[in-house]
This record gives sequence, C-alpha cells and structure tokens, in this order.
Amino acid sequence: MSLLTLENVTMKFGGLTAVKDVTLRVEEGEIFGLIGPNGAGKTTIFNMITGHYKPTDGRILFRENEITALQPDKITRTGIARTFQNIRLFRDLTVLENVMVSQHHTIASNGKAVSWFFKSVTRLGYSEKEREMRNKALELLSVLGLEMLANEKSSALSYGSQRLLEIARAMATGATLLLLDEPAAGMNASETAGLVDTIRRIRDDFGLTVLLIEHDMKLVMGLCERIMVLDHGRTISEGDPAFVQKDVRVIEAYLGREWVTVGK
Ligand SMILES: Nc1ncnc2c1ncn2[C@@H]1O[C@H](COP(=O)(O)OP(=O)(O)OP(=O)(O)O)[C@@H](O)[C@H]1O
Repeated sequence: MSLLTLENVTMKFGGLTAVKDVTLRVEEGEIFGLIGPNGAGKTTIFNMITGHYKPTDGRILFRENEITALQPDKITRTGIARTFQNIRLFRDLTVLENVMVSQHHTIASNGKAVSWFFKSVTRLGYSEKEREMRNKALELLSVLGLEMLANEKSSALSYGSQRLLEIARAMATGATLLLLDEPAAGMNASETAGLVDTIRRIRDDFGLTVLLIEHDMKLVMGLCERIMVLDHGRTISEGDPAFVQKDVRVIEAYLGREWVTVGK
C-alpha cells in the first residue's frame, strides 16, 4: 500500500494546463524527489495534495483514503504537513513559540491561530499540558539543531535556520508525510550538507516519509531514493537517481548536457 497516491491528476487554470495526467505513488518511509524546470507544475502538485487547489481531474489518496480537495486543515489532521518555497514563519514570535503554535493548531497559518494560542496561554497559565507541549517543542528544536535559538525572534534567524524552523513546525503538527518545497533554497554549502543529514535522520528516527521539491541536484541525487521528473506539467521520467540522471529526456529538458560531464 502506498502512503500517498495521485491518480491521473490534472490541474487547469483557465486555458493553462499546469499539471497533466500525473500518477505518483510515494511509499511509506521513502524520501522522494519531485524535480523539473521552473513552471513544470511541482508546487501545483503540492498545492493539490494539501487541499489548496482542487484538481480539475483525478484522485488523491492518503493511506488509501481519498483526500481530493478536502479543506487544508482536514488534510493536515490526516498527517500531511508542508513547508513553503517562500518562508512563512510568524516573524514576531520566538522560535519556540512558532513551533508551539503549530502544535496547538494544526493549520497555524493565520493570525487566528496565534491569537487562539496566546489567549489559551494567558487564560490557563502554563498548565501541565502546556509544559508538556513546550518540552516536545524544545525536543523538536534540538532535533533540528535550533534549541540554542529557542528564545530568539524567528526573524533574527539566518535564512538556513528559518528553513529548518519551518521543518520543525511541519513536524510539530504530528505529520507522518512531510512535503518540503525547496528546503535548501538560500542555504550555503555547509548548511545544505547539514540539511541532507537532518532529513535522513528525521526520516529514520521519526518514521516519516518525505516528498521534496528541490533545484539543488546534488542534494536531490544524494538524498532521494526515487525521483519523478516533470516538464510542462507532464511526467517525463521516474526512477532512482542513477536512472533519472542518465535519462536523455531529463538531460534535454532539465539537467542540461553539462550535468553529464561536470554535474556529478
Ligand atoms: N493559482 C494559479 N493561477 C494561475 N496559474 C498558476 C497558478 N499556480 C500556478 N500556476 C501556473 O502553473 C504553472 C506551474 O507552476 P508551478 O508553480 O507549479 O511550477 P513549479 O514547477 O513549482 O515551478 P518553480 O520551480 O519555478 O517553483 C506555471 O505556469 C504557473 O504560472
């Protein structure tokens, strides 16, 4: 049984077909990469999985239950969480508070969630439950190597640390499937190397499944166990990294000839 299945999914925006007849199966526990040129339809696929877009055609299943076009908060509650290409943190909250908001409210993507969180904290004080959540949040921060920054405002973090905090927030929802949209964007080489280790570790230690979009091909080829390549909304290749990077269609559409000679 696949953890996540997209069956012949199509997404049209007026006259533009952003995703055309894509079938995708992600198995439990794997690290799966979705790659392709700009505008290929990768983020649109994430938006359909998370309920932000309703597919024009096709079905999406999570643990064999159909989730096509459920509301995003319902989809989060089934165990799917994501990070965004453009970082979306609560900039005025601390690192720890950012994680706790995600624990409190599975959507945690709007101001309502923040005010709900603070009302509950001030009304109840730090109850036993709050303390427990705080400890769990600190534990997650330590997994991501951010525990020393727990009391900093999230806006004060380096770009790379903000991306890690986004992952911590996604994990804090209790998700079993993480969708990471360009997690290495803006990271330097050593941060990217650390990210590869971190993603492997959270998959292994937390039993998570990871579906990621990334343009850093060294990261993708070194980390992902299977890869699907999209071009103009269609699947042009799928397989393990060794297969995909030798596929002429992928070289022509995306990797370029220089990848074959110097990319690796
Ligand atoms: N809400 C929308 N309305 C209209 N067109 C859209 C919408 N969302 C995406 N598109 C279009 O769908 C196509 C696929 O976009 P998408 O963002 O999924 O590509 P991508 O593969 O994620 O690209 P990138 O690597 O640049 O992030 C593009 O032509 C984009 O302009």
